[in-house]
Amino acid sequence: MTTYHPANDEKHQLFLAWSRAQGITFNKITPARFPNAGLGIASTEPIEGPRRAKKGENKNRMGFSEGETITFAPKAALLTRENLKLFSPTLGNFNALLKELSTHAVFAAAIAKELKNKGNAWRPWMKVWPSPEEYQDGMPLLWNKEQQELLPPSAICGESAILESQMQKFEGDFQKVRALGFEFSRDEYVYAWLVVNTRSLFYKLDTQDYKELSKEDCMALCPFIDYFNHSDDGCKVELSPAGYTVTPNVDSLPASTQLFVTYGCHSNDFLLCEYGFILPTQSNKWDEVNIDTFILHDLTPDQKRHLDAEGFLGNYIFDRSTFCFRTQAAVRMMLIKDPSSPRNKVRVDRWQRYLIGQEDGERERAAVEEYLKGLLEKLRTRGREAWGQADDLEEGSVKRLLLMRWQQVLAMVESVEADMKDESGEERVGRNLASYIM
Ligand SMILES: C[S@@+](CCC(N)C(=O)[O-])C[C@H]1O[C@@H](n2cnc3c(N)ncnc32)[C@H](O)[C@@H]1O
Repeated sequence: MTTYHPANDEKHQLFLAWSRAQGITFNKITPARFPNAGLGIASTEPIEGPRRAKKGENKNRMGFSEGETITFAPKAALLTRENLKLFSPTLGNFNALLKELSTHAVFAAAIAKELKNKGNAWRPWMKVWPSPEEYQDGMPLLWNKEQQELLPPSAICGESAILESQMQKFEGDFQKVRALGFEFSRDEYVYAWLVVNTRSLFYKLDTQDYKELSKEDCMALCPFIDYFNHSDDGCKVELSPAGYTVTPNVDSLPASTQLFVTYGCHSNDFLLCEYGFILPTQSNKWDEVNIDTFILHDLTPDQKRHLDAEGFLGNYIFDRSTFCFRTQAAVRMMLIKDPSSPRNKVRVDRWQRYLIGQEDGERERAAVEEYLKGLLEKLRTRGREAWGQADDLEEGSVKRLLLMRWQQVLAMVESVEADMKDESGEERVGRNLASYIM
């Protein structure tokens, strides 16, 4: 059982009534407030999930009944590319806007405009969205430079870092929207842009228009279903030609628990930058630490070319127990000082055989481990420094999020390091890095 308080204040009551009027159905659940997780959805009664179907019952190909429908939201209630005209009738030339801007940018423009329109038909929905102040506390995009610089490297180091890419995307959208004559202030537009960022679902119809769109442009905002918080293993959300349906992903959901959906397989750094929260490490099976910034820095252009040619350039990570295979590939390439030199052909061939599993890589193992231990040490030093600086910040959620995230990263450094030791507790010995590189 989870402690929660039903969110039954006026704006939520009005929104529930509005939802019913739009044909949105919700059964045995209520919007509720949870300690440390804000607003979400709680079950008020047990809910039956999929089970082996009895004779005569509707069943799927596996012979299972679907389970109870927790929520259904019809297409007409969604903010989609098709419904844009209904949502914001005076936005402008819809075809041109949808052609020139990303879906994210157009939805944000429509929302920024309609937030000022007291007669908007979707107003009861907009009223239950978080306030700008709530975004300020949680979303790193809105933090000041000093606070942003205390985020882990995967959020801020390099062009592909999560926050860096998000900032570029926002700036690009904002500039384009302004160039098209919209006179939103940065504050107005960033709020609407974050609403889209944190509340959209993947949405793709089986139409030619959608076939031509990039995956990033296939999105919709869905009233009521956007009340569900994220977990790495949540209820099932399915899109049909009629709309979105949420059903249980397990045999049964007990009463008085928080129900979740899954926003994707995301690390905590990603969740923090894109959604403004993190999960406890043990509750996020997708948590990992990206170490591109360290590894890319240590590779020569020639080594990078070799890695790129094999599809192994970038996206190096470790999780609670180990480094990924891509990291192994990169560090093993690092050991070949001049891979294009004919005298290193044998070593490059051996490296390629390692990539396809024809070499066990034992010969280089100790040198690789030495490098990786050095890398963990660098991350630990950065983590302790950032932790100390975050601890000096004013009390509040920025400080809480930064301390919590660094604590998790430092614990992952410890745990992966422990796994690199022999069962006896001794570190493995072998040829060291310096003697290996040639
Ligand atoms: C689609 S809304 C989910 C419902 C909701 N909390 C709301 O604001 O209406 C997404 C936002 O909810 C919050 N959130 C989602 N999952 C969470 C979780 N497991 N723990 C804490 N906050 C969460 C984050 O602020 C995120 O940006």
